[in-house]
Amino acid sequence: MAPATIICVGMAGSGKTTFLQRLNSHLHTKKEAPYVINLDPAVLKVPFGCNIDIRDSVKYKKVMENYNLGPNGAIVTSLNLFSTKIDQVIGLVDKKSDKFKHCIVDTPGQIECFIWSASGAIITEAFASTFPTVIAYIIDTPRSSSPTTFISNMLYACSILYKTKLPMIVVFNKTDVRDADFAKEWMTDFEAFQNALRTNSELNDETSNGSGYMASLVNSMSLMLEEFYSTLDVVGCSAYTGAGFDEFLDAVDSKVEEYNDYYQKERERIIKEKEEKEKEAKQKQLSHLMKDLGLGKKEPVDTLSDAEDEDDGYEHGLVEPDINEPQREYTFAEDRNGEIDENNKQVQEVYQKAFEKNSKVAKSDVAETIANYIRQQR
Ligand SMILES: Nc1nc2c(ncn2[C@@H]2O[C@H](COP(=O)(O)OP(=O)(O)OP(=O)(O)O)[C@@H](O)[C@H]2O)c(=O)[nH]1
Repeated sequence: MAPATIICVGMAGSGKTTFLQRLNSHLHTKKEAPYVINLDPAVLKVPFGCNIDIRDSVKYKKVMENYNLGPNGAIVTSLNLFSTKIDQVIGLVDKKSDKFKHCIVDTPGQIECFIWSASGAIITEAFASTFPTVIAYIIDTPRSSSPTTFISNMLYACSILYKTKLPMIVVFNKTDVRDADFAKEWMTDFEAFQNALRTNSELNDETSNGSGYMASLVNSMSLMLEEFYSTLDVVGCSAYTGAGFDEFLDAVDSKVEEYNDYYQKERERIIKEKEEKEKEAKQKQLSHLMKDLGLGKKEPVDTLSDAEDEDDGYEHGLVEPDINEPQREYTFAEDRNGEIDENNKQVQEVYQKAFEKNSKVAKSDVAETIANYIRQQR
């Protein structure tokens, strides 16, 4: 069975690295050592052993110096450089894929550098098209206890889900500081969230009672997000104490199933649709080309030539064949047929048909067609 890839994303300081460190040791104690990848080029120390580390191939400080970039620009550029080798990375993971059940990936703290960059999309896409891939969105629970920060975090999660089109688990981390029950309740009970909005002191003074601008904006957003919540798995974890990690692994299993049943088919459908569109566009271009060459028309081809009125064949650049010259092959030799790919085959067929139509000769031998054409002109 293909290993599940868990891509860990989250706001800076939400605890991604600590979460992965705990997940790594949790899997080790279960004797299911994972394959670990670090994609954060700016991190100084990774507190766990990595199988692949972006810092081994891209030097973040050098990128800053060489390209004259600030911290975020250098992270994006480092990811861009790394993504050019992503097929090799996937190859390495694939080669060892029978030795582990999970591949865990840490991403840069600056979430936007990964999620909204071209390279981030290339990297996630590369994993998702090879392995069942799940996004773990890490949230700092104590910092999301106000309805506004909670909704901002949820909006971000929602945009990531629609951007990556991959199954997502929302992980409320740091439950040793604040339990995640309030967040789970807000996600399932609309009334509970409404109450929190009405009683929140940040959003209300004594008179407004939930009717202020911010409160009504948050209210509308929560309504909009209700449907999105139903697509998520929600888990409360503490990277410090290790609580909730078995529940997280169960959620990964259920999301992998979901990936296999729904997301994979949907991805295949999108890829197929894209390929068909490209094929159609190619075919259109080809018929335009044929039209430009005059090969698709019924009327005879107009040739622009200074020597149009001359009937002497020699003036048209025709020469007597050299009897000493070896006979040329005009079609591919049998053993070269395998080199023609499907597209070329189609192009060849279209040309062949156009040729036959033009010269009114049914035979497919191109050389003979040309000979007939010359005979007719004499
Ligand atoms: N109490 C508590 N603190 C935690 C937990 N997980 C992480 N932290 C703390 O949160 C802070 C940020 O943790 P990191 O793991 O560095 O977070 P990160 O998201 O990887 O950070 P960046 O990569 O810099 O964005 C650190 O001080 C951690 O010690 C947890 O479960 N409980």
